[in-house]
Amino acid sequence: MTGLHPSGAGLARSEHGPAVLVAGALPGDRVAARWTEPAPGGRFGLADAFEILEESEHRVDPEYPRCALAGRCGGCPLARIDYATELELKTKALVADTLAEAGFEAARVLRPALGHDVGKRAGFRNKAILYPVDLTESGTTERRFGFFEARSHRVVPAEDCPQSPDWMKRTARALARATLSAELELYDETSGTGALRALLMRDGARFGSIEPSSDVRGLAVLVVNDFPPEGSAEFERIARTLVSAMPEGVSLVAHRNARPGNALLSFEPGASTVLCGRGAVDADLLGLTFEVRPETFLQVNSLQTPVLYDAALDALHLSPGDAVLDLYCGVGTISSVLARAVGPEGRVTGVELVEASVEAARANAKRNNLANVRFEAGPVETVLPRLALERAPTKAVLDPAYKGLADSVPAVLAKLPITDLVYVSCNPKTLVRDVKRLAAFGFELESVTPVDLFPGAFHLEAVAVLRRPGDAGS
Ligand SMILES: C[S@@+](CC[C@H](N)C(=O)[O-])C[C@H]1O[C@@H](n2cnc3c(N)ncnc32)[C@H](O)[C@@H]1O
Repeated sequence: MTGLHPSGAGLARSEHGPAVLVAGALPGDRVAARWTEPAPGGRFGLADAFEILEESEHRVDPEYPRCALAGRCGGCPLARIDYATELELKTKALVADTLAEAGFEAARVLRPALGHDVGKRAGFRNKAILYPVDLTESGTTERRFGFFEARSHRVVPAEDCPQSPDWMKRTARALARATLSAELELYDETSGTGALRALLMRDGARFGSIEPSSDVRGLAVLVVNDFPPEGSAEFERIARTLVSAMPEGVSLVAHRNARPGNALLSFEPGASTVLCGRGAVDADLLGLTFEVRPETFLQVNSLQTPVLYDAALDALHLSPGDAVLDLYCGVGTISSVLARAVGPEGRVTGVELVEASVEAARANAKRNNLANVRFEAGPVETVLPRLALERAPTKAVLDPAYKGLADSVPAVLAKLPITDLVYVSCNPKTLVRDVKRLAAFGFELESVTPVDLFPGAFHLEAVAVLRRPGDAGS
């Protein structure tokens, strides 16, 4: 095997014939495989059976797998490979090659990847999305929650995912039983009938630590296709059954999403009904507290998020009194850390699309006693050109979603007197595309640092630092 495909399958390339994907094989394995030619228009041949002739030196000891579910659920396709190799492969394939293809000098700008400390990954996730499945044997049905198998919608029971905190494991098992006895039928994505679609859980994380705590702060969200109206006898019956199953400290919300497709939440006002608790949890991050609601964004890796934010903020060389933009600001985490760093004389402006996140960001700033930060709701591409800024920003953080910046954003940024720009991205492809667009306006790429927020998966976060001479904005 010469490489790894993003799905986690081993990739065999040869000079003669097509590349072949061998699910379960790793780079460095020598295998004998039975495979079929690529489908018409396809790039890869597919192996349906293989035998390992010589094991890769990068295989982890099968007695001590990085995850007991490795190879079954599709969550961590790289869990059978040692972590140093995983980091190296991801950095090359996702960041170095992408930079080089776009004409950047990867060897000059690429910094070493910031990964997890080896052996300190279990329990790092503060968010999990699980799907229900009914397993029926001899007429008895057992409901379970789990993840999709790679490249399918078949659910593999996985309540005990070692990446999640302990309360999530207990909650998933309890809700599997309770939803079955409350007679919530499983949603059928083909016919659009049935009720129960998914279980989303968010931990009120203490970022930077994954030590188990007796003070559970959990939020469980049952995503349902339909749910009886509040106040009806049916609502009361179901709510009673579900709430009585909840572990101590876990709030429960029913979230209606009747739209077909893979989008988990509906984002419609009134979609969420709190069945018990606050319907939100608090997360502690770098000495500040943030409220997390079902639909608000927060980085999912409790250990690595402070590493990511430190890398981004250090590069800005902040001084008291600076005026800073935080675009795509979510619930205002980066904005708040910036506001603390620039002091009462400084000014921070956050812009975010999701109204609920902006409300949370304002409440979070108030709670953290930060009076020098304000938030604007709406798409960056329309809000930024008409922002009435009290003081022109000279520094900016961009942290867009997977699709990156809208076409018009680099030109608008260029009109501001910004000299230091940090672009945080979960998609190196759109990052590199946008860095190229920004370069056309005089922003020069200084460095790119990969940060691993997704151990076990073929993803990397990256922090790009761009600089521009002080007199370039107009
Ligand atoms: C990767 S998250 C970053 C959030 C935040 N910086 C953090 O670290 O928690 C991207 C955010 O961009 C928001 N978003 C997506 N498209 C947007 C747009 N066109 N304009 C403004 N915000 C947008 C999403 O709602 C999400 O909160």
